[in-house]
Amino acid sequence: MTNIRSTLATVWRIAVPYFKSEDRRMGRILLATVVVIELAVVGLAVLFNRWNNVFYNALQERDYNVFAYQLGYFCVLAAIFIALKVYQLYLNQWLQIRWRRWMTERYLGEWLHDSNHYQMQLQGDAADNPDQRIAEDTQMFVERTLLLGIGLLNSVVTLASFVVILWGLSNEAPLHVFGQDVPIPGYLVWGALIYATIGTALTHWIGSPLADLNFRQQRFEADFRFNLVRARENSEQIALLRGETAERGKLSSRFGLVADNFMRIMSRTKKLTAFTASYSQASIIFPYILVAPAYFAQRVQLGGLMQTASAFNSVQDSLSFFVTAYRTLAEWQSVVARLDGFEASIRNATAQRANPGISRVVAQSGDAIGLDDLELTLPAGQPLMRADDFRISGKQRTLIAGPSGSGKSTLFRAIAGIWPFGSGAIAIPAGATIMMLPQRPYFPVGELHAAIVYPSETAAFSAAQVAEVVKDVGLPALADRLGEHGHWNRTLSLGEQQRLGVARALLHAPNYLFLDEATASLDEPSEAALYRLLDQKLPDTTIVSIGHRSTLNAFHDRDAVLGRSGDSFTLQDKVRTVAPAQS
Ligand SMILES: Nc1ncnc2c1ncn2[C@@H]1O[C@H](COP(=O)(O)OP(=O)(O)OP(=O)(O)O)[C@@H](O)[C@H]1O
Repeated sequence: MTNIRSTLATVWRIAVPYFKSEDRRMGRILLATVVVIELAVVGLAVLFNRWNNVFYNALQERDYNVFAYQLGYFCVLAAIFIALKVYQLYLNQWLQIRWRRWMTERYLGEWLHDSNHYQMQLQGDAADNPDQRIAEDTQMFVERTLLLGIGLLNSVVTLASFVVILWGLSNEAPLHVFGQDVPIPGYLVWGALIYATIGTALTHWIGSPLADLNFRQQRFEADFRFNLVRARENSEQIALLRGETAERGKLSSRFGLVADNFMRIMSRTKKLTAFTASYSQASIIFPYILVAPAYFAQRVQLGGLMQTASAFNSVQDSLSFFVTAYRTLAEWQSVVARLDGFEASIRNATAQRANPGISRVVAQSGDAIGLDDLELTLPAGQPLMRADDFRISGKQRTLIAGPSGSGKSTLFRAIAGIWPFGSGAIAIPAGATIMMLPQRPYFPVGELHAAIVYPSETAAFSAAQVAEVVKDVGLPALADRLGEHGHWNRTLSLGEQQRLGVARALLHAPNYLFLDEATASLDEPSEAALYRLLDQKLPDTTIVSIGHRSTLNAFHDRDAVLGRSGDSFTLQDKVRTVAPAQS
């Protein structure tokens, strides 16, 4: 019960914002129309039920005129019913797509707000596969919520209408046992109630593990898909390493989890279907068993019997809403749990960013980035590196070295403001622009021009400007292909990608440029040429590099090193033994 209540509270929290959003007018109109149509459908069902009485009586009495009239009447009701059903579905789908669009936009906005997406990854697997949350779960949530909500409404209204009818019919056709009338007011209603309660309780008992199994199924499916995508993205590496067998083993074992869980779902669904199918078959004859004695005792006519059976089925159907919707409910519960987890993970990431261990402050004076009493830790809290009273100033070019894993890249992440774990302060000059160039620059799939100027809009730089920097970085052949579409991370060599990374930096001309082994795939003369180019084109930019080659010394006038001290590393200046060579 608490479970159902907390699921409903979560559904409310996830669903309501749309109906208060800027699209609320249309959303509410569509929802209201769908609800009104549903009520009209129930109204029609009541008319159909009455029709049963008159129609079957006409048949029993061989009254052709009434029979013909009732056929015509049926056609009118059926035509209205068809029109209502068609528009109900159409408007329901219209509401679904508007609602889903709004939710998708909202999730995309929150997931891609600042570095939320990265923070969520750092938090662990609380929000595994956000792509599945945004693409699949929102679709399922909207669809299932409407399906179940409208279904529930139908059941409640049907129940209310038919309970009244069934109560009246109970009086017309009293319970007849062994030739005696047994005066139980509304016995047909009680019969339906007991029947449906037993059915619901048994369904819940048999089907309750399904919610959890479905939740896991979605997760295993998503993991399997994710690993397939990873294999596709790294296909070259896998081919070069002859990793196909390993990859196949890994994928097979992931699919093994999918299949094993599916077998459990199958076995549970089999039991549930055996029960629900028997239950619904039994419901067809159950009302006849209740009313037949009265019919054979001639206390009720055929029309009354047929109307009772149909009313009983309607009441029983609506009371058994839970039985028939169980599978959908179980899936819906998993979708709600996943979206809830996703929203919680976004909230955590936002809170984490709002209260980072490391404070990013505006530098009080000068144009230096300052690291004060800074300690970076790993997500689990182990100390990683320290830096205190360390300034990166002016037009200085600083080269940072240190052993692998000493926290060089993490220091860059902290300066960029995306690494929240640790303490101390990073002071950034007011209005300073910072750009990070990693070893593997990211290029969105699409036009080369757009890929180079990313994350700016294509129009921010003219084709001539882009062509010029592309030539400057030594890729004249690409300057003619700016309009070409491609998956540049896959088709260009790493060295070419690094040259384009530098081209991107030249276009954006940041105040601070951090190069994390951003030229490490190039040969030394090419690397030297790129550094000379940066010097020449970005004379006012402060450059900080991470690199291991001694030849980089020539392009930097300050050396810093992350040296081991105790259980972590400390960033310190290193005195040069050889003066920097002239570039
Ligand atoms: N998201 C993360 N979760 C847990 N540990 C992490 C995470 N990111 C980095 N680390 C750990 O932090 C340590 C420092 O990583 P970092 O990438 O900063 O090293 P680095 O000095 O740049 O190394 P290299 O010279 O090899 O590039 C490593 O031991 C790494 O495993």
